[in-house]
Amino acid sequence: MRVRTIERDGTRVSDSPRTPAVSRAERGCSARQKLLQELGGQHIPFLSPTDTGFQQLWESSYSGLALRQAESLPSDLHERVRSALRSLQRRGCLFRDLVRIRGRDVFTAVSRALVGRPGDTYRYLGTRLFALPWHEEERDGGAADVCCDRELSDACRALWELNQFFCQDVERREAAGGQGTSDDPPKGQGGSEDLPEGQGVSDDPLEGQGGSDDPPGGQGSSEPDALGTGLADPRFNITLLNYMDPAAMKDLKEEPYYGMGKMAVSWHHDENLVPQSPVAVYNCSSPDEKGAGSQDGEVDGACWRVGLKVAWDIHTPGLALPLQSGDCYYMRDDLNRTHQHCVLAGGTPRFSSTHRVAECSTGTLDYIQRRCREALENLHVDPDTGSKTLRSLQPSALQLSEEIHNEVEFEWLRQYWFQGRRCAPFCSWWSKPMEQLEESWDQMESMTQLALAAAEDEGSSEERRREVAETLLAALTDRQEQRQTWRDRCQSSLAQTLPPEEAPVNRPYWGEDDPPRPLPFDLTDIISRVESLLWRL
Ligand SMILES: O=C(O)CCC(=O)C(=O)O
Ligand SMILES: [Fe+2]
Repeated sequence: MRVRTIERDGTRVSDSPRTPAVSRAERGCSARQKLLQELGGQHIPFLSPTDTGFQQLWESSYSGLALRQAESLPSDLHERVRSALRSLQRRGCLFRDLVRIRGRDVFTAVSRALVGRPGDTYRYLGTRLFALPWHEEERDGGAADVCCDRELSDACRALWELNQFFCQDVERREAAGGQGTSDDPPKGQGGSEDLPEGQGVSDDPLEGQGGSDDPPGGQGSSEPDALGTGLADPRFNITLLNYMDPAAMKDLKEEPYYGMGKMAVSWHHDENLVPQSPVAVYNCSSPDEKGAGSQDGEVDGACWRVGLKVAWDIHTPGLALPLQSGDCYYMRDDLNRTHQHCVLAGGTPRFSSTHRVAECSTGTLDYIQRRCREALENLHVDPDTGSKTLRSLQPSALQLSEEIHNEVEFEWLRQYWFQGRRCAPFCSWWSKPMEQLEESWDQMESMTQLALAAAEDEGSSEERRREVAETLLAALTDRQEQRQTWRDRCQSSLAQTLPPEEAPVNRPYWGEDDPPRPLPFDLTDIISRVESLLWRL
């Protein structure tokens, strides 16, 4: 498997709707230009709650958006979540990610941490984040197998409780009404809520996630606060935390299409979610506040807002929804697919906890461990001599193990080490599994070497040698390219700006002076050997 460069929806426009509208058109780009041309440098209207028609717009064009006001969440939950966010921030658990957007490396404007079901990962903008595990069980005294200290395990547990709250809320709404479609009335949640609709132009993730996915499974109405009773199937498996202090960020981009103001997160669709699954967001702009959330936070500056627009549409007005500290909002139904959202910076530092149903079919530790076992089934190690042989030279068997080899190397090991040792100071959960994956990968290096020997074995039939060589050539070419890409990412000028603990590590890496390994790191010569073999056979 190769690294997917999924900046799907590569619909990034430019920062200013004016100039780019023309120049992009000249370059003959996509449908987006047409929209921008139509726009001709004008801003598209957008509505805020004080504008006439706001509610109608919400209901007609943004009905997948639902707001749950701070007062409708239990105040002790607010308190625990705020305290968790403060702890994670104080302990340095949030980082700006060095992501990849359209082939360019960029730091996210917000600092992030992923917390979730143990072993889950979340991939966005070419980056796989590895979850700090949330702890469902209350920690007893001196539990031994812990990966982090008490303060952090309590923090992660508070986020799990918030997650449970959201799971149950979504479940309750679904039961109450909607079958996941968007026709629920905008009411919806218990406390207070409102919803919107609107839309915008097309656009882009300048820094947000670029993919397109979908949102919520719909929910219907619901009652206010209660946590509901039924045990909700924990649909949200991860939360991506965001933090930004606007005072520390000089060059936030202006929202280009509507003139909504400075953006902390540019227009994007959330990537890599289960289709139609909901997203639930907890907004916290005053983590130091006591009591249930409220107006404060906003006194010394503008309010934080979430902006929404309809994808590929310049006729429907956009929507800007102000958020008080403690307010939550949901993106349900198809909203994430049909619309884009952005985050408009307010005047105070702000956290958000964004709960998602990540598409994890190839993104859990269990999954990749299973894949490694599958690949290694084709390796036989003589128990007496330790000598290694391949059980089968069938192209399908070789192809499988070579693919898994690439998958574990590029989707797991290099992704992990690219993020440096940044989480090591406070969480050891991934250390051992990563060592084990590296051991499996190491065995796969031997398997590739054995396959190469089979291709070059003059005692074998030409047909067999050709098949083996062809299979190898494809996998090795891919491997060589991806190693190059990762090496470049590790050496980029932005990567050099990181402190040593956070700096990308190009691992696995070995050079000529290191102890001998089955194959060299640089596969150029091996690839030439296989190519010339194919010429001859
Ligand atoms: O912070 C928010 O309200 C939303 C952030 C967001 O869109 C994201 O992290 O994908
Ligand atoms: Fe988002």
